[in-house]
Amino acid sequence: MELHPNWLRGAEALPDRLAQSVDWRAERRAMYDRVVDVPRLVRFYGEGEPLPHPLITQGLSLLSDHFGAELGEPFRTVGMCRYRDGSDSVAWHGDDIGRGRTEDTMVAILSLGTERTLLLRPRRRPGGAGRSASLRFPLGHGDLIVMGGSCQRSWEHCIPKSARARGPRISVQFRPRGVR
Ligand SMILES: O=C(O)CCC(=O)C(=O)O
Ligand SMILES: [Fe+2]
Repeated sequence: MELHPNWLRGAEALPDRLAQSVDWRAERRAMYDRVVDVPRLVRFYGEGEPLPHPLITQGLSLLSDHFGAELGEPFRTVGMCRYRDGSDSVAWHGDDIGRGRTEDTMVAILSLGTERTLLLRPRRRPGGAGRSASLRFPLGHGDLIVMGGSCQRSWEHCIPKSARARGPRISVQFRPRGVR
């Protein structure tokens, strides 16, 4: 895990720009016997799909240049989440749909707008010891967090609800092919 505070400098207008220009999608999912709203808006850009802002396109290529050697391949997809306020969140999970379940991989997340905290904790193995404390990473505007190696299959992460966060946050996730 690597944290790069202020990886993107300035670009104060970017979160608003993205909030307005992206065709955000509200998703719903089955939970027990009900269908509930996913508590955030999302948009996923597959490989080769035009990205919504030149800074995102630039970010994808800069990150590929910088981490490509370690990763062994470029970042190819861009996922975005919009947390409208502190009541939006993402539950504990690993990005382990696809190759991340079995292979080492890398996911880089650029945080824009209001600061929110990302929590990381080791996954519990069946019969394993009790929960260890989670690690807290407050992510402010322009901060980049990079989760590499076995992080997606041996750890899980979440963005908890926050009573303090009033403004919106957008996260931009850069991932290699086949990781979600
Ligand atoms: O918003 C974030 O920083 C995390 C998003 C996330 O974990 C995901 O989309 O897989
Ligand atoms: Fe994730």
